[in-house]
Parts: sequence; structure tokens; C-alpha cells
Amino acid sequence: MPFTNETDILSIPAVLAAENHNTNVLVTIILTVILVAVGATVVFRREEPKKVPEFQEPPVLPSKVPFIGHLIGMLRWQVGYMQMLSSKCPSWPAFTLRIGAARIYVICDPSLIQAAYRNAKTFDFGSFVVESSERLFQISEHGMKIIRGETTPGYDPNGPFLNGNNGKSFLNENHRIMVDTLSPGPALRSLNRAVLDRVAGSLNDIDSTEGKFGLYRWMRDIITHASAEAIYGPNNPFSGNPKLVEDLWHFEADMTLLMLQFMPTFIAPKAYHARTAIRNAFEEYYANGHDKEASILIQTHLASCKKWGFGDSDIANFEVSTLFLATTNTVSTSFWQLSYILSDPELLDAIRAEVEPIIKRQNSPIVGEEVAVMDITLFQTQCPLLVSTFHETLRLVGSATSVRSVVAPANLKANSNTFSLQSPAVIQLPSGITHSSPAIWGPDVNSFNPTRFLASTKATLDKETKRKQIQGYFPFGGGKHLCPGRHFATAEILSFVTALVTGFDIEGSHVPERAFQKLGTGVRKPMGDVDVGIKRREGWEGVKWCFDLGGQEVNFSTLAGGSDEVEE
Ligand code: HEM
Repeated sequence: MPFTNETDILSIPAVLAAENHNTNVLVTIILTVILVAVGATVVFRREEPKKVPEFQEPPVLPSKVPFIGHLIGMLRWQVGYMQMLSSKCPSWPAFTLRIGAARIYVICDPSLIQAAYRNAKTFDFGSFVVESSERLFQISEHGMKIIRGETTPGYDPNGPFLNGNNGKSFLNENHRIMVDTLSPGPALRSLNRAVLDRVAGSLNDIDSTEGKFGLYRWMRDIITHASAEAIYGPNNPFSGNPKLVEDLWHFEADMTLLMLQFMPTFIAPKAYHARTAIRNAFEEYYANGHDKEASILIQTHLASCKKWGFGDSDIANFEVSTLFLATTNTVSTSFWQLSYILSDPELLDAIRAEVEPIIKRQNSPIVGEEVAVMDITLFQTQCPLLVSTFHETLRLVGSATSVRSVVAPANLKANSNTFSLQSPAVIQLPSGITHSSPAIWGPDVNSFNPTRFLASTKATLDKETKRKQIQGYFPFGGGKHLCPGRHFATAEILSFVTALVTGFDIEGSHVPERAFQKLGTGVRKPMGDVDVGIKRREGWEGVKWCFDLGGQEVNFSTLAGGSDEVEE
């Protein structure tokens, strides 16, 4: 399947070319040089390439600039680059990019993507976690030895990386802790309870005198404070410290540049100083014993860090990553879902009518006021349109790319496609490609269709389209590393958005343009902010908001989708 016109490959679709981006030439050149070196280290340090001749490799997509053309493309267009390439060859199930001698396999076919997720043994994520811990979180050499599994009893330098997928190692244990404490059960329940109490507090503080403010930033700050309090307890470093909240988002904005470890105070000064400030604040937090009031997630993680021998300084270094993961995608998803609903008056009315029955109004003898209690266990059964808009939002603005390294030569097989993949190599599974494919979603792929994920809509699809949509929609990734925070995020987003559309009138909202998507971003951000005014809706003026998690466990498995079953 050769390309007939190479110029086509590197020409830029209007939608991407129109986007604002600020990658300057100097930084691009520096990034290019350093990432070539990084890529070579990641790719070559483990094994020599071995060939599996049985089947063909995915076809090579050439670039006009030899050796580093695709690297320059990735740095210039970042997350959007794979989408650009794929739009030039929409029928290709996968393609290979060559950067020097290194290979990147980009998988576009939904069945092949799911096949790759299932084989976590061959397509490994651990090496990327090790690499980013070292580059982004400034872990000491002693800490890196623990992370690389070198302090594990019986460590065999020639054995499987990180002592195997499920073997004894700090990373495997930490992964298990995340999955266990964030899956439906008592730990998640208390986390949900804490985050929603804090969200309710923010809603109850709203009065009509606020004037205009930026909607994205306002939601960002509420979610950041609520998540920090739920995860780290009432004396978390962010409480009463708006500067540290700003710092978290400065870090988030330029963390890719920090990963280069090249003149960080020059190329990413705000992110660099922000990381130091957050790290110092967490060191003080732990020194003062505030972690005793933290969530089970943090207490279990801390016990594990201590057991494996991490020093206090490294423990503080880790924390920026936890809070970053817990907020970065949740904030944008909440903002977009709310904006899409508010932009369509008929949809807004329909959602208000759908959610009102799950909100009970009652006079509370405790607060002496009228309370609006939202039963969040009923989203799944009683609010199909709301849930459909949640998924449609994630389809349109969620474009995370899962990356895995191919640790042994393998065949990737699904339906009629089988490809041979060499090792070492990197595979990329960009959800941006499948989420925006007209072949999967139809001609209205670029529009927000609120009913797309309703069971009644899906029932009209033929079997093949239904299969492609199920497999091609993966905003939370998949396989062993499927986002463990998806239940927590779903509860928080749906509750927050539902309370806002039901109890408040938000004036001036519209759906903004999307910002240029930097490497490392999962959910796209808005370009700029949207100035709005907010006031209590007629009939809801005096109520206090409160979220009820019901008598039973809130199980968001069906809502958040996905399963973490993988081949071991
Ligand atoms: C709308 C919100 C969210 C989205 C769209 C999202 C998306 C993702 C994606 C795409 C991945 C990579 C999965 C892969 O490569 O297969 C991921 C990983 C992860 N997410 Fe989320 N996430 C969200 C919220 C959260 C929250 C709230 C938390 C924590 C409370 C969280 C914690 C994590 C962790 C710890 C990982 C790494 C998992 C691993 O390495 O095994 N996420 N997320």
C-alpha cells in the first residue's frame, strides 16, 4: 500500500493548520536532538532487533525529511500529528513510522487496538513509567533503583523487565494499589463522598453577585480543590493556597518540556518553579503528619513507598503526578460536557427534565434549610441522555494516545488483519484517530450528537458498525493500564454538571474552539476561556446542594466502560 504522493503526507489538514500553537523553532530543534537521543536509548537499550518474517510489518509511511521527518512532525503537531497522518490513509489499519533506525507502529483499526491492549506482556507500559519518573518527577538515583525493580529480592538483571507484568516490584504493587483503591468498594466510596461534599460546598457558596468570570478556570479551581481535599484530606497543601493551584496548572502546561531535562529554567521556567513549589509543600505536609487524614489511596501508597525504602524527598516528588492525573482530564471533560449541554436549549430542557426526578427536595432539620439531594446511584438507570452526552463529549474531546513498547517480536492479529511487529519498537494507540473516524461514526462525526450513545440509537446500527464503535471508543485507554480513576472521574463529572444545569442559569456560555493539543494531554483544552455569569435558577434559589451515594456501592463500571482484563 505505497503512498503515491509524498507531498500529501506532510501537507496539513485545514482543521489542524488553523489551530494555535506556540512551539518555537529553538525549542523544536532542541527537542528534536534530545528526543532522538531519548528514543534511541529507550529503543536500543534492551535487545537487538529480531525479525519475524511470518507476516508483513504495517506499511511504512514515508516522510519528506529523511530519518527525522516524523520526529519533527510529532514535535510540531504533537498529539494531532497521528490524526493528520491517518487522515491521509484512512483505510490503513496500521502504519509504521521510521525515525532513524527506530520504529513506531501506529495502530488505527479498532480490533487491532483492542488486541494490542489485551497483550500487556508483549506490549509493555512499564518502561515509559520508569522513563517519566526519572525525567519528570526528579526521583533520586536510589529511588530509581527501586522503580526499576533493582532492589527487589532475587532481582535478575537478565530477567523480564520490572520482574514481569505481575511479579514482585514496586511499580506492580503501586499499580495494584491504584486499581484496588479506585475500584468500586469502600475506599472509592469515601473518596467520592469527600470530593462531592467539597463540590457541594462550592455550589452552595454561589450567589448572584459574582459578576462575570471564566467558566473553565472556575470549574478547574473547584475540581482541583475538591480532588486535593478528597485525596489528601482537609490539611492538604492546596487548601487556602490558590498560588499552588496555579502552580499545578503551570506544571501541567509545560511538563513535556520538563521531561527533556534541558535548561528547564530557560525553556519552561513556570513549570519548573511550580514543580519545586508543589514538591516542597508536600514535603511539609508529610513532615507535619497531615497524611493521617488522607484517603485510603494515599495511606496505602505511602505505606508501600516506605516499605520499598523510598526517602521522604522522593515520596514528596511523587505527589505532583497523583494530583495531576486526578484533575487534568476531569476538569476539561466537565467543562466541555457542560458547554455542549448549555449550547443547545432543547437538550438543556430535556436533561433538566431527565435529572430532576433523581433530586429530592426536602427540609433539613440539620441545616434548617431546604436541601436538594441528588441520588448519584441513579445516573445509570434514569439518566440515559445525560450519560450519552458524557460519552459523546469524551469521544469528541478525548484523544489520549496510549503508548507501549514492544518487548518481544510479536504478531498483532484481529479479524482479517495480521501484522508482524519487531522488537524493540514503540506502538501508539491514538484514540484521536478512531474517535474522529467517519467510517466508524458516520458523516456527522465532527458534530456533537447528544443521542449517539443512547441504547435506542445503537440499536439502529448494523452489527459491524456497532462492533467498531465499541472497540474504537476508548477515552480511558485499555488493558492492564486502563485508567483506574475512571469511576471516580465519572461520578465527579456527572454530579457536578448535573447540579449546575439543574440549579443554575449560566449566561454567556458557548462552545469555544479547541486549543492546540500538546503531547501528554488526554482531553483537549478550550482555546482561551468563556466569560459567563451565574445565578440560581428560579425555584432553586435557596437550596443547599448535597449528593447521596445511596445505600449500595456506586458502580460506575457500565458508565465509565472498559474492563481491565488482559492476557498475562
Ligand atoms: C475524564 C477523566 C479521565 C480520563 C479521560 C482519563 C484517561 C486516562 C488514560 C487515557 C490513561 C492511560 C491508559 C492507557 O494507556 O491505557 C489514564 C491512566 C491513568 N489515570 Fe486516568 N483519566 C481520567 C481521570 C483520572 C482520575 C480522576 C484519576 C485518579 C484519581 C486517574 C488516574 C489514572 C492513573 C493512576 C493512570 C495510570 C494507570 C496505569 O499506569 O496503569 N485518571 N487515564
